[in-house]
Amino acid sequence: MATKDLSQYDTKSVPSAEKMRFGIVVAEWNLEVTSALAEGAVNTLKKHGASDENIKVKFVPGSFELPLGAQYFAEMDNIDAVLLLGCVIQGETRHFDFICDGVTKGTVDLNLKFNKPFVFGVLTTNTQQQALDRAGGKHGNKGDEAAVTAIKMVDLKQQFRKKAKRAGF
Ligand SMILES: Nc1c(NC[C@H](O)[C@H](O)[C@H](O)CO)[nH]c(=O)[nH]c1=O
Ligand SMILES: CC(=O)[C@@H](O)COP(=O)(O)O
Repeated sequence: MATKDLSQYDTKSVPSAEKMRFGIVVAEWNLEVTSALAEGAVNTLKKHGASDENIKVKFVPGSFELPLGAQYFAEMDNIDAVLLLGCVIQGETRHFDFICDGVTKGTVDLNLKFNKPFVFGVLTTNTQQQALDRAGGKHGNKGDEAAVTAIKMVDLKQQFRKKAKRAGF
């Protein structure tokens, strides 16, 4: 099955991020990969109108800590969405499975707990090359995808809020 190019999208379908405020939590594990994800995410957010002062980046030790780092953003900052960026690469043991499971479930829980977008920008690969291919390589940059997702979900929430206000809720 052909792998989707993570950086290919219809730019016209992406709303303006001008007034949106983003937190980005980045795992330090596999930093060559995760820093490339963060660069792609920041560049894409700015490409669609987000300002430097509305994009805050923080680092955590590993992907397992991404949900807690994201929760700190949600609880201590006036943020519209949080991007969780990490790279988990299969090693010799089942540790990979538990990290991926933990960050995935933690991210889902945050979306529902805070009723705002927490975007899963975590690469879960068999090899480092697969990760590099998805962090600005031949398959694009998952950071770009995470940024577009965050913008669209913030806009969707704003649409529902406007509709509810018009209806008097
Ligand atoms: N092996 C990888 C890790 N491992 C570290 C965990 O994420 C966590 O920091 C540790 O278990 C302490 O709680 N993290 C990654 O992001 N990527 C890996 O490939
Ligand atoms: C995903 C991991 O934790 C992994 O990189 C650690 O490697 P190993 O499973 O060989 O201990």
